[in-house]
Amino acid sequence: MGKLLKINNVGYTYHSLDGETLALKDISFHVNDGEFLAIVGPSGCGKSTLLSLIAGLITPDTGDILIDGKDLKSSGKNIGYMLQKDHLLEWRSTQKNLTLGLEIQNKLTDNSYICINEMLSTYGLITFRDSKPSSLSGGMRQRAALIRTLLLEPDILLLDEPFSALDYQTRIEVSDDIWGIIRNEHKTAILITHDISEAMTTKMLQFFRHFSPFSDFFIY
Ligand SMILES: Nc1ncnc2c1ncn2[C@@H]1O[C@H](COP(=O)(O)OP(=O)(O)OP(=O)(O)O)[C@@H](O)[C@H]1O
Repeated sequence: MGKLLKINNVGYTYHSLDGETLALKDISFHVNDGEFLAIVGPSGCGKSTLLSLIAGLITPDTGDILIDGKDLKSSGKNIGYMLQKDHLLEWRSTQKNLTLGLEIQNKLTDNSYICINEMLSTYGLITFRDSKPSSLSGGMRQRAALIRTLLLEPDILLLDEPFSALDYQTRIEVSDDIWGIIRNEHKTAILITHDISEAMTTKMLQFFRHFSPFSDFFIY
């Protein structure tokens, strides 16, 4: 497994009218191709900031982020971002929610529909293809949101506490599902959570990586 993502001595500070907030300082780690990394830390330790940096939504003040040895923007790699809320649109069917990202990127083709139908079948949503999101269970909604993200063929998948809105029992079931889907689709993924049990129940922990000297978060 090669090193797909390298974070080298990254730091980031927010500037606002109230002053400066140091969110990340001197963070370094790497993620291998096909690896699943879980980052666990308390609220406010900088997890979301880290994902925003990897997604290219903000740029680091110090250090650099390399994908396949290249700068994030010139790497040509796709980053998928799955947020805490599924953000499924109630006025669109499940299928039409899945096509949304492709539509926005002008990539929706006849082939996309074949692919969508296959994924809906594989992941137990085919009978809900024309249903509105409100008729899906919490777990189904998360699966639909993940499929929507995967259809954009991300090279790296970022998951921001994807199970936090679910009750404990559903979370265990859904995390197993999501883990299965990511493995099945051979994705490299980074999950952030404040809840170590979320990382543990997903069975996503492959091995302990290191404790960040910066502050509060553990990287597994
Ligand atoms: N837009 C912003 N402007 C100013 N400070 C911010 C901004 N966003 C985050 N921060 C601060 O940066 C620090 C890191 O925040 P961040 O959201 O990355 O942490 P987090 O670990 O993801 O927390 P949570 O789990 O609560 O989302 C916190 O002190 C937070 O208050």
